[in-house]
Amino acid sequence: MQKTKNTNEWINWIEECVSKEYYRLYEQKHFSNIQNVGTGGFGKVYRASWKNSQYFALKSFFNFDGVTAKEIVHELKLQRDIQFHNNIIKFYGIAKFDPENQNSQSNNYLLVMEYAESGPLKNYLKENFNNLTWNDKYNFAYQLACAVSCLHNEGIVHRDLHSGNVLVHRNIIKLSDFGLSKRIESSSNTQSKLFGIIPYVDPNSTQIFSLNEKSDIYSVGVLFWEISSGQLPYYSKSEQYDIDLALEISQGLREEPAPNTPKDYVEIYTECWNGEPDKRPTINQIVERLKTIMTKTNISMENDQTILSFHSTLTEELNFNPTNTDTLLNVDNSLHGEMSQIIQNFDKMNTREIVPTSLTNENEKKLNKIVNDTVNYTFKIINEGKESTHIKNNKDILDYFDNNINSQEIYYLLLTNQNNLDSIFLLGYFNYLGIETVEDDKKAFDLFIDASEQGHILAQFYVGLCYEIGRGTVKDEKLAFK
Ligand SMILES: Nc1ncnc2c1ncn2[C@@H]1O[C@H](COP(=O)(O)OP(=O)(O)OP(=O)(O)O)[C@@H](O)[C@H]1O
Repeated sequence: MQKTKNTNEWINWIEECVSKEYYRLYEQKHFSNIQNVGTGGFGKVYRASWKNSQYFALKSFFNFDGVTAKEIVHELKLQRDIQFHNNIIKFYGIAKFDPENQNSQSNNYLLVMEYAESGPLKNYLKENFNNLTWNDKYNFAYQLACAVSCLHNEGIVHRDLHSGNVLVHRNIIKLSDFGLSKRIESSSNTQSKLFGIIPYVDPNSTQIFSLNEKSDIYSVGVLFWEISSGQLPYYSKSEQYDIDLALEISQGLREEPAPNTPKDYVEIYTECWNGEPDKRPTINQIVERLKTIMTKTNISMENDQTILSFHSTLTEELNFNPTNTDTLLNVDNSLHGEMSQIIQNFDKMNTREIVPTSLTNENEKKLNKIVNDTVNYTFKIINEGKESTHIKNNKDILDYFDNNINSQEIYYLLLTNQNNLDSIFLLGYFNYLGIETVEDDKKAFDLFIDASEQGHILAQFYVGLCYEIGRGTVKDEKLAFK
């Protein structure tokens, strides 16, 4: 009786979210070519073509009882908070059908998510390791660290980090599966029901039955080793992972560095899997250390190209002219074609129905340039003091768009292409000022935090501003000037 009541409660929650358009309900009729690509603890995952244009991942659940419904709600809530990170699988909405029996009426919910076409990291490494350079390996490690940093900064512990949950899409890391994730405060000192995969589980936590941020760091260390070696940890063809292995790990067993691994990199993962959790670095320290190594060795950061160009603009004081129409003129018809199609589609859609748009590589570069120029312009007007720290209106930025590119176009492109720090910042800025959308301080603050944690200077300025005036977050003078 109680069980049914709980199930209904969760279902009502989901239904209400859909009816209020917090989550989009995807219609079954637009899905085709559905194929099972994996099975997890709670259900199966399918790849499905949507409107014959792109693939989505559909996550199903074995039994739709109270536990599963709670699991879905839990995952939806977590996904809601971490929507905008490029290294985290995006959640798009919900569908309601049975992928294995499409003619039957089904009350089962499916989660509609971003599809990672290269699948789990462990498969990717198996197939591609020999072609990877240290540049690629560093980038994978860096992107993974950025994803975990996004979670930890949101107060979320993943608790199940292993190379089956870390996915790869077009050489970009996409962290998935928050089934086990918990808010930091609610997970500390609570007993974990699942140990996960032995080599990745913090040996300390298996002793005290708790998994916390430091346990994630332990798993990150093992994953870094895996990225550097291309091997599964403690892998032996003839043996399966067992409790003896867990015991040996808890007594100090660790993998040997793979040949030719840079010393700095070995140091990072060795610290991560230190038996004493307090001696492990935080995820933000790891991000910083990787960034330093990558900058020193001239490795370009896939996530971070905007920071470099942003710095160069500042230091060289480029003659950036806001009324210069170069940016727009350089955007050839193909991008305009894609844009106008997107806009047409948007006109028919509610913004909740937005789906990611795959721009061609070249057009993605052009979009990045527009976004980058816009951010530089914003920086410039702030530097000139045109915009007071307590911004009241968005006239300057709108003037800029009028001369260059329609703000509606850029807003829609931003929504669907959150692929670099400037895009994340700018989407935050649109939400902050209410350009092409209603003012949403919380969303703006979250986006600023996201970009600022990854080193975006202007985002850091706005995070400080939000703390100073208490927009999208609680007022905090200390954090404002940090
Ligand atoms: N978004 C996705 N894109 C592509 N493949 C995916 C995606 N999500 C999951 N998969 C595939 O489906 C498999 C099962 O995923 P799922 O998240 O259900 O479970 P799991 O993480 O393997 O296990 P558990 O839920 O028990 O931790 C993954 O190992 C992966 O191969």
